[in-house]
Parts: sequence; C-alpha cells; structure tokens
Amino acid sequence: MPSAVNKPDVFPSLTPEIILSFQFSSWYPKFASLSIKSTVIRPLTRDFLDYLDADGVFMPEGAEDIPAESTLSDEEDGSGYESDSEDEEHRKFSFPELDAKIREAVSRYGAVFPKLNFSSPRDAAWMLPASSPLKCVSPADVYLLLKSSDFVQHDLNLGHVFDGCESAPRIYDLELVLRKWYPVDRSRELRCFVRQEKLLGISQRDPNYYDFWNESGTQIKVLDSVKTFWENNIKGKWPEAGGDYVFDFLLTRDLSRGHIIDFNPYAPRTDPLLFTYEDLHDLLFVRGDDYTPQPELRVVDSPSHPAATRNAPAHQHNMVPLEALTISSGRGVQDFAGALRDEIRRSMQDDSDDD
Ligand SMILES: Nc1ncnc2c1ncn2[C@@H]1O[C@H](COP(=O)(O)OP(=O)(O)OP(=O)(O)O)[C@@H](O)[C@H]1O
Repeated sequence: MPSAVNKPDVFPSLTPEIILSFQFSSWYPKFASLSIKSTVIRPLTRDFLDYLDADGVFMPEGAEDIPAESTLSDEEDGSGYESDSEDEEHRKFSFPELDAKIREAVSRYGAVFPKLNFSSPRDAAWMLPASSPLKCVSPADVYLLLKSSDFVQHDLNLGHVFDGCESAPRIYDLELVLRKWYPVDRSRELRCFVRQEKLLGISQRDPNYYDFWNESGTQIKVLDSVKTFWENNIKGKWPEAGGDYVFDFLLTRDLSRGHIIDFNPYAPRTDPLLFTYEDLHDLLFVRGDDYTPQPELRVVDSPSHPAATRNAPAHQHNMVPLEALTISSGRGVQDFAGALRDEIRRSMQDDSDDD
C-alpha cells in the first residue's frame, strides 16, 4: 500500500491543454466507432457567437422549416405578454450556411442532439416535448435549445472553461456538435471515474430508482461489462490527461456491452453523482499499485435512497428565461414550454411581417 507521503491529491492538476483534450472534436475521432454518430461544425462564425451572447431568446431569420403557427393569441392566453419585437429592437441575425448544415445532419440522422465543445443544453430540455428530450428536427429547434441554456453559456466563457487551471486560458474555436438523436434509456446510463488509469468507481447517472438494479446478478454483470469494455477500448488511450478522466457510458439493453456518450475531465466541474471525489480518492488509496482493482458500482437501490429524485423535472427551478415568467402563470411545465415556444415563433413571424 502506498505511504501517506506518496498519496496523490484528490484532484490531478489541470492545464488548458488537458481541458481542451475533452472538447468533443478532440476525443471523438479516436473513439467514433464506440460512440454515437456525430457531425462537428467548426469553427462557428463571430456572428453566431454574437447571436448566442445576445440577450433574450429569439430566432435568426430563415431558421424555421415550417411556417410559424401560433396556437395562442394574446387574448386567449391573457398574459399581456409582449414579444421583443414590440418593445425592443434586437439585432437581426441569419445563418443560411449553418441552417443548411443543420438540415443536412437532420436528414442524415433523422433527428439531432446538439452540443457545443463541452456542454449540451440539457437544462433547456423542457423547451421541447418531454417524450423526446433534446430531439431537434430543424435549425430553429437547435437554436431554441442553445439560446435557452445556461449550460451552453459555460462553453462561451473562458473563465469557466479554464477554471482551476494552473496556466493562462487558451483561445479555442467554438464548435457545434450534432449527434444522431436516440431515445436514450436513462436507467442504463453510467458515469465511470478513472484516476491514474485505474477504473475506481461507476455511478448510475440518472438519480431515479429503477428496480432492475436489484435483480439477482445484475450489478455483477454490469461491473463486468463496463470493466471489460474499458480495458479493451479505453484504457491507456488518455495520455493527454495523464490517465485521469471520467466517461459516460450507455449500456445495451442486455447490459453486456455499451457505447461511449462523452468524456469529461477528472475535476470538480464533473459531477461525481453517487460518489464524492473524496470517496474516489479513498478507493485509489486502498487500491494502490499492488491491488487488482475492482471498481465500485453505486446505484439508486431503493426509492428512499437519499439521491432518488422527487417528481420535479430536472433544472426546472433556475432555467426559466425572465421574459417567460409572464406567460407561465397557472401552467404545467410542458404547457408552459409549448406556450413559450409559440410566443418565440410568433415574435419571429411578427419580425418577418415587419420586413
Ligand atoms: N445522441 C443523443 N440522443 C439523445 N439523447 C442524448 C444523446 N446524447 C446524450 N443524450 C442525453 O443527454 C444527456 C446529456 O448528454 P451529454 O453527457 O453529452 O451532455 P453534457 O452536457 O456533456 O452532460 P454533463 O455536463 O453531465 O457531462 C445524456 O445523459 C443523455 O441522457
């Protein structure tokens, strides 16, 4: 067992180069055959950055595939809500080349799941129908999610992206990633923690209780599947990050194999879910060099597990654009999202009618 003197810190040191090795376009070429089919659009134009940066949720011109169709009139919704076009002139944007690339990806994949270099707009999932979260079939869907997400804003902010790094931030190109959309079964999603090329811990990713985890043999089978996949396909392939990384993994229905969803830095910004980084550090310590590592699997194994979620949709609490609050009263989240979507489309229609 290593002595306390040799005990590494809870977190490895972080450099801008290590952070950039986790942007999508850096890792994807190496692991494409083990992950979800994806298209990277890079670099994005300065104009598009300005659009993402601009206040408010509004659409660039030409992003809609279907003529805008309003289901609620001002009289009907009774909100007195006024669209931006009526009380504030915002700069007009249009991205015909980007629109065309998004449409091309939609026709190739059927539907797309969007992200930027590091983050997906999962905090804005409530903007599109709950039955198919983050499923985009038009440029407008993609822009609506990106504009409504605080998580995506993270990727635009050098201070956030390089937070915790020992040296100065690096300039990098912003990228739009369009992944083939799948109806992901969240019960089979895992997050796996690797430190110094040792697979230490595996956590259920979704904080809901799923009873299949208590079926006889399931956890042993999953441990074996993840370990085998990691040893055959990932282990030793992260020299850029010194063998310290976290990967998200989606198990196949029979739990015997899986696909890589994403890689993240082994850093406080990556949610340790059912572990703490101190727990993982202890696992590294007791599983020193001469120990054959068996990772620890943690799942929500009962409905009363402290991590088990209540019924509230994730991220609902802090992700409501301010101007949307005026149309929210008395509606369920999905109704509200639908009404907001209609309002945004209607304000676009108003804008183009003005032209
Ligand atoms: N191609 C896809 N189709 C449908 N849903 C997806 C797809 N890829 C990911 N998801 C869903 O979106 C969630 C977030 O995806 P992803 O890990 O890529 O985003 P992220 O912003 O990097 O998340 P985190 O910040 O937790 O690392 C996943 O847990 C999964 O449920």
